[in-house]
Amino acid sequence: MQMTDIKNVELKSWLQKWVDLTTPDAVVICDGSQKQNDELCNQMVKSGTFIKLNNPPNSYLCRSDPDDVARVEERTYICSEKQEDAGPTNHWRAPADMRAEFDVLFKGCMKGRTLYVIPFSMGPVESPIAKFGVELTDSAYVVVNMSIMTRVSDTIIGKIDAGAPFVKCVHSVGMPLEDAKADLPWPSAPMEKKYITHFPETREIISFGSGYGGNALLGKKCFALRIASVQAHDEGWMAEHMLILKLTNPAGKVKFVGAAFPSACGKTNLAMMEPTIPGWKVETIGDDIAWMKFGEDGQLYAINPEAGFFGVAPGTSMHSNPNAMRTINAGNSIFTNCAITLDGKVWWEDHDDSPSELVDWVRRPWTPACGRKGAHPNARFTSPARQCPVIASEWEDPKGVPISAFLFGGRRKTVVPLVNEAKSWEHGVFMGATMASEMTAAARGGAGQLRFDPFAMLPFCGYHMGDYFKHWLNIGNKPGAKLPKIFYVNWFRRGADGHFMWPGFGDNSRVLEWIFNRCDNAVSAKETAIGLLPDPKTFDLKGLNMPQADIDELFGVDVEGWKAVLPQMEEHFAKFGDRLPAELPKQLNELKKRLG
Ligand SMILES: Nc1nc2c(ncn2[C@@H]2O[C@H](COP(=O)(O)OP(=O)(O)OP(=O)(O)O)[C@@H](O)[C@H]2O)c(=O)[nH]1
Ligand SMILES: O=C([O-])CC(=O)C(=O)O
Ligand SMILES: [Mn+2]
Repeated sequence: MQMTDIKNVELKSWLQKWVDLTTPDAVVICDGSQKQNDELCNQMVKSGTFIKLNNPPNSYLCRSDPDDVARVEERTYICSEKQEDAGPTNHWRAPADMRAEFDVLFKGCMKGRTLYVIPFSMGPVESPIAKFGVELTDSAYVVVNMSIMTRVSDTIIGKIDAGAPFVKCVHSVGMPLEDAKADLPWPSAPMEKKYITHFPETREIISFGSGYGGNALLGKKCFALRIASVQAHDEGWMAEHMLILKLTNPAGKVKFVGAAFPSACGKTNLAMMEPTIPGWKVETIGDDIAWMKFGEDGQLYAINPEAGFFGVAPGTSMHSNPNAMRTINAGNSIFTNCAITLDGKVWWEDHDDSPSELVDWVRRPWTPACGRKGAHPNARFTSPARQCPVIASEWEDPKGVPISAFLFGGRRKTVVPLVNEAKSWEHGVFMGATMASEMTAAARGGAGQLRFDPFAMLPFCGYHMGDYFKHWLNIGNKPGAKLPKIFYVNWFRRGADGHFMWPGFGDNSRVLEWIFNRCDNAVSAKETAIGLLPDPKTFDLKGLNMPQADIDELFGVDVEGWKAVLPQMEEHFAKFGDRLPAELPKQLNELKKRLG
């Protein structure tokens, strides 16, 4: 397909405008074919961007610039017309100013490069919940990753020609290739020129200077969360940073669960886990993002808008996440910022293999004794979801799957118990709005610090977070709604000596069992000041041999600990000013009273 084959006037003129500004040497329309992808991979092997691996098959390693390894929240902007619509949790730039700056930054920025046009669908193309986008990029790395993460096809252009709306996404690595100058393996722009910007009113994304994951694969965080959260608010549905899993009990009864945990807090692991308790089965619908709409029966139906996994590599092993390893090992994967063994296999911390020598992610020789990490802590694998051995048969069902429970969670060393059921939808929204987590390597800076991350959406909500809380409350007020039950979980509680109190991973199935049974009112819960907690006597701890002191902490209410966070919650709420829905301070007051 050629530019001249595009009929839709809006698409055509938008594309022409960016071609004129960025002056690429060539324009290529991506068709999503294996042939085109293989050609791009071969080209990147030749240019030194990719290394073809010996194993897994048809897979590549890419090492980024050491300064371009994660999302950059401090360079991420919501460019709404009014600053107050971006809210206190987003960086804001006036759209006209931002566009004027882009006119300068993008001028000639694709010189010497190819502009790829990527037509893609978020969600199964025929799903009423799916949406289309077109990403323009000068990065072949972005093209091949988008081809795994989304459904890329030139047939989408036909649908846009026929009138389907689309989100406009523009990306450049921000480094023109001057005549005769050799390209870098990972071109990118310096930090002060990187911009990841969203124009909610016009449903546009413009990203400059970074090639990494959530900064550059614009279908993911930028579209499927920041822009989609605005669309969802306006249209009465939900776009959430949630995995979706299918849970089957030993009697063969099925429930679907959505779970929101911040980046690098266990979504991929939970979505693919192998239960340690007999007879239970977990299958995957999605591992990062859920789009949900009410069905006629009043239930929320969820689709996974993505088609692949962009998973955290370090920590992934046959022990922790065997199904992720099997997905990867089936091949057709791209690895970013992992180490490579001398015989051409990828490696990262806690990998099943223990090589005595390798080349680390910054291309230096590495040995286990050298004291450095072999892979970057935010090293990632990109793999097709269809290769996951536990992908659920419903994962591409256009109507989505009905959700019975929402889980919220994060990394909390102290205070927060293993699982806590909300007393009501409103209490559950309060739990989501006061979620906090210790920061990870998935975003630059601040790792380990505790921060409030409401609904795991702090970096991803495309509008005023106070209005987003209201949207959650409104969902609960929809007439005839059959709402999911809400639970707050914490796999990361630690003892004084730093050990994890809860074994986690496959043993999280024990928590899923309790949740499943709570949805059916088949097990009781203790009413406490903070919510409904399991009784460790009726909770399945068989075979764990946990110290009683850990059980007491995981299943108890740390009254003093909770009291100590109340002022922080108050301060957190104060940020939202008059856009904070009254239900939330009311819930906080009730919690305060119950704690005494
Ligand atoms: N202790 C403990 N660690 C866990 C558990 N589940 C996941 N982790 C670790 O948490 C890290 C991130 O897990 P992921 O499942 O990749 O996180 P994610 O939420 O999918 O991350 P994003 O892709 O950034 O959104 C890995 O190092 C895991 O080993 C658990 O139950 N217990
Ligand atoms: O967006 C990314 O780069 C990776 C990711 O899933 C997250 O950080 O939540
Ligand atoms: Mn994520």
